[in-house]
Amino acid sequence: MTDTLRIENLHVSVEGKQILRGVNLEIKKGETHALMGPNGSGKSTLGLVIMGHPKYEVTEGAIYFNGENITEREVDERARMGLFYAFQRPVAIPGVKLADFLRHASSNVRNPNRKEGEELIPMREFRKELKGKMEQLRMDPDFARRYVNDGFSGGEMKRAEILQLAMLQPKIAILDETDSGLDADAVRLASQSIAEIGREKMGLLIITHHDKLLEHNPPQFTHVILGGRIVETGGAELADELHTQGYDRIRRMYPDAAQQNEALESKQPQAVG
Ligand SMILES: Nc1ncnc2c1ncn2[C@@H]1O[C@H](COP(=O)(O)OP(=O)(O)OP(=O)(O)O)[C@@H](O)[C@H]1O
Repeated sequence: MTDTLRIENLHVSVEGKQILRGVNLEIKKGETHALMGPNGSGKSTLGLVIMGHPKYEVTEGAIYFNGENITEREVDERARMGLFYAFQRPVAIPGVKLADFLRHASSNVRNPNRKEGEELIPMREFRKELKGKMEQLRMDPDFARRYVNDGFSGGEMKRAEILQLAMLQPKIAILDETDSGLDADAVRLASQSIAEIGREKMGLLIITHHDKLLEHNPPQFTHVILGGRIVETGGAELADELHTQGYDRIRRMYPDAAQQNEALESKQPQAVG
């Protein structure tokens, strides 16, 4: 079966405020989807709710992975099933080396029933694999000896995220890049690395305002979200249009959604991470 994430009529609230209003989306292995939309339209919310962030309440609709309803599943279970979410601003884990973190996470993904304290991937095997991936991504081996995201620059956080992607080989990956504050070179490098990892091996949902992130990963599908609804879906040309011309046409064509977007934005945007 082709790995498939399917989102049906998803309505989501946070702190009693409705954010998503009936999102439908299907992502299959090998497909690259771009999710674009103005500030406060619900992009990060969609990513976080797919991953199971407890703060977001699904009030209607469901999320299916390979036919199974995962709407009520815990974050950890979703990760073990092969879902991956790269945060805009990932948390630091001082004291935990990136390599150790990756060995644990990879062991859980490869053996989804693994309990804490149970056997990890053998060290030799893991080291060999890590070395290979780091060479492929032209990363300094010392990087994996640093503590996870501790004192990392924006670019280094992105590199750590890409390494996770390469090592964990998720089935569906959501990359939330919205305002990560990277310079153009770092974004281009990230784009190239994603392509090198082999995006054909996974389903990708890229949330971005940067055209550079799509440079090496042109989307087969571009979705525009406004006021918590996907109002338009097109191909790579739609992403190009939005990058060059912005959202004026979209706002004019979908005035109700535009109004809902404005109403949300005026209520102090504050996505959780
Ligand atoms: N944890 C939260 N608490 C309160 N409101 C929230 C929370 N998360 C999101 N929101 C609201 O939901 C709306 C959508 O936020 P979201 O972060 O999903 O938008 P976005 O499209 O990712 O925006 P941006 O492009 O600015 O990152 C925001 O306007 C905000 O008011």
